[in-house]
Amino acid sequence: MSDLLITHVDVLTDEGVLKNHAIEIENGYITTILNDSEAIKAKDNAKEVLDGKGQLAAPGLVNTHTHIAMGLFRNYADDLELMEWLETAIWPTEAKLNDDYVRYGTQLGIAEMLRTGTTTFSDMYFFMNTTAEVVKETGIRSVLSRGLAGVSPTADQALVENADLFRTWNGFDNDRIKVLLGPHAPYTCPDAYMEKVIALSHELNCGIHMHLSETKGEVENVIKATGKTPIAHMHDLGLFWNTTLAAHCVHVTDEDMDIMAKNNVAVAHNPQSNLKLASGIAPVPEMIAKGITVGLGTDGSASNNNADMLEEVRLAATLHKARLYDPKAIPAQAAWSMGTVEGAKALGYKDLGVLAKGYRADIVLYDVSGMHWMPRYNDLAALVYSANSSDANTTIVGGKVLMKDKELLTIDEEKLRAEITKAQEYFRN
Ligand SMILES: CSC[C@H]1O[C@@H](n2cnc3c(O)ncnc32)[C@H](O)[C@@H]1O
Ligand SMILES: [Zn+2]
Repeated sequence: MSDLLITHVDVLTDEGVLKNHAIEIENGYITTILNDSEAIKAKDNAKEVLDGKGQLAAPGLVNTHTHIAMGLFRNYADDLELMEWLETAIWPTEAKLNDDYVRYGTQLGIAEMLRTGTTTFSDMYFFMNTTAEVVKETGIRSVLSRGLAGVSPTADQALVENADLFRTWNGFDNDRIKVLLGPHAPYTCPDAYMEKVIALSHELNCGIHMHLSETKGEVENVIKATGKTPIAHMHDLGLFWNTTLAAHCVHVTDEDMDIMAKNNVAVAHNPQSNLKLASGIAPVPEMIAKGITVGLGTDGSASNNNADMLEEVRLAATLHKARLYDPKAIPAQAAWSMGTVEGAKALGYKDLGVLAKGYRADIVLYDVSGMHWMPRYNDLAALVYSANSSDANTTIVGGKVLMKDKELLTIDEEKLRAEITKAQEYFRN
């Protein structure tokens, strides 16, 4: 008996689009992709049938780097470069956060992601046990890290909290939740603190999620202090012994990229945030040519200013073309893969991000009835270059339907609106 059968749907696979097919799902995985006549028989064997007529099934998008509760600070402080933005606006305001605000900020971000086709996110923030509870309740998939800053008065307590988060949540619900350690960045994590983080990663056998080489200033300061780039310095400290997810990597050298390729350091490329904070453009085609796994991220909605991954896919496909004067720098397929299967790999999922037998059933059904979907020469190009993220109509994670016909089934949006309005008053003052 299958748990769910999606019928009469066009299915985006690695081999092209299968028109009018069905997807059979059992225990959270895709078991078969069937043609229409096979699907008629499979219907009798399904606990639930979802009619996908007029829709395109595609893998859910994977947001490899965000601070999801920062949706609370959307349009709060704009048009500043990173350090001024953090020091004058964001950090003083984050000092007023508590569990409740992180709960509502996280719900807000998850609602936005499910509505725009994202089914997995990788988060680094505070009050992460609350984030984990919201992830559990809402049904989305996530990789969580407690942000760690060695310069903070609660630096050691934060390490304890990250370890507790790992012990409590890592592996939850067949890896619907995974946990990493989250040292924030070289400028907030002095060497002595990084040594504690690395020791903890060995003790727990846990991977790392860290901002690295985001701005020119960061790189210059690390070179001034150590004689090495942030990547070379972290490598020499021993950070890259396990899996590492490095956010940004805008200012990396050829030698840095060799270190990253050799040591399995995956990159979360955040084009929108890098543009808005005037950080620069990461050399993504060069990284891919070196064999580095590159996924995409939105970063927080205070620097983006949304959590819409389809925008990142489109930017990844277009930005590097212009930078290199090369229309093939990142072709549509490569941008889509970065937003899905490559992002999944960066987060350690080997069976996520493709619609095929044996893969996790994280699926988005896009309504293709809009005029901007016509004509239909190439559905992959349509997703990358012309779709609206609001075309996402139904969102499924691990075989569970979390949004059906644009209605979120696990989030009370009316209550959430009221809570976010209250939060706005609180943070404004
Ligand atoms: C310690 S939890 C995460 C920490 O990161 C801050 N943050 C948000 N966006 C960025 C970015 O682009 N670079 C560096 N740090 C960032 C966030 O406000 C939290 O304080
Ligand atoms: Zn970030």
